[in-house]
Amino acid sequence: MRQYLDLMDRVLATGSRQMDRTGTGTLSVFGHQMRFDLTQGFPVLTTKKLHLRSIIVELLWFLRGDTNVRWLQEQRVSIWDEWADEAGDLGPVYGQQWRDWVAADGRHIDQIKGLVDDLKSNPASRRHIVTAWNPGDLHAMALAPCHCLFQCHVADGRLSLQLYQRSADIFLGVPFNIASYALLTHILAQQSGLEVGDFIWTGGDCHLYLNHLDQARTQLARNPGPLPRLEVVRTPPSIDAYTLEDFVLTGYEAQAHIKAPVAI
Ligand SMILES: Nc1nc(=O)c2c([nH]1)NC[C@@H]1CN(c3ccc(C(=O)N[C@@H](CCC(=O)O)C(=O)O)cc3)CN21
Ligand SMILES: O=c1ccn([C@H]2C[C@H](O)[C@@H](COP(=O)(O)O)O2)c(=O)[nH]1
Repeated sequence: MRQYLDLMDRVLATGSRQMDRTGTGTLSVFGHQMRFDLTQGFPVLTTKKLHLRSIIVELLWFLRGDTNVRWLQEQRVSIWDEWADEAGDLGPVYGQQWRDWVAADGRHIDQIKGLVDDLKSNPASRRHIVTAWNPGDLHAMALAPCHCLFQCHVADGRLSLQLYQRSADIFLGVPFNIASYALLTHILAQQSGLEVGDFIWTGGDCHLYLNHLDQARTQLARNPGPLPRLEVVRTPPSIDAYTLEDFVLTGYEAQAHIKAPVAI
């Protein structure tokens, strides 16, 4: 994950000091891209132990079309708790927009099912896009989508995926986002009968919160190790049928976890 350390290094060396919505303050650069060849291993940090279970469960929660934290909490994942209301609701966030976008004419659009159908029937299409950025719904969301749009691309029997992330918390959010979309690429490829290709991460406002700078330097002083491999041990009948047990990560050897406070 040299690519990730390079991003951290770039922000520490050249980032502008900015005040932000949370009142924490950041060092920030605008515009950055990283490419991960998924045939060469699964892109999860080795310079800090990541909790892959939280990442898998969060992705399955998006795919369920769920926008309430109760199901996450039942699986002992608490990463969305700070943003939920008393009923556990987050408003029409990712799950709703991915699986049940309500169009102006009243139609309900399942973008994920549409994507899998189109990958199978028209792989060469240049329109394999899923967007969570629904301007008409932003006011009702607990947090505007950060990973707001992705596009898939098929070439030589391989599925590649590019994500546009408008706002990127490099220390806490980005490691989750990279692993999550790499996982989604594996799932989409399996459901479409394709091999995996590249995952490309494109970031807008890429920032390190000022209370993450020491943690970032600690991580930069560590040497990255070889990437683990992801095995999807079963081929579920549809994109709706995946469970936590379907994913096995082999050879994940990471250095000690580094704690950091999340900006709310
Ligand atoms: N400031 C901020 N950064 C984010 O990354 C972020 C938000 N807000 N708001 C919404 C979601 C929630 N996400 C989060 C929230 C918390 C952690 C976090 O605390 N991670 C810990 C371990 C948590 C666990 O696995 O239980 C870590 O050390 O990675 C990660 C992503 C990503 N998003
Ligand atoms: O998946 C996610 C979700 C959120 N983030 C980060 C990026 C920002 O630090 C905050 C969102 O604040 P905004 O003021 O709405 O930009 O959360 C992330 O990195 N990844």
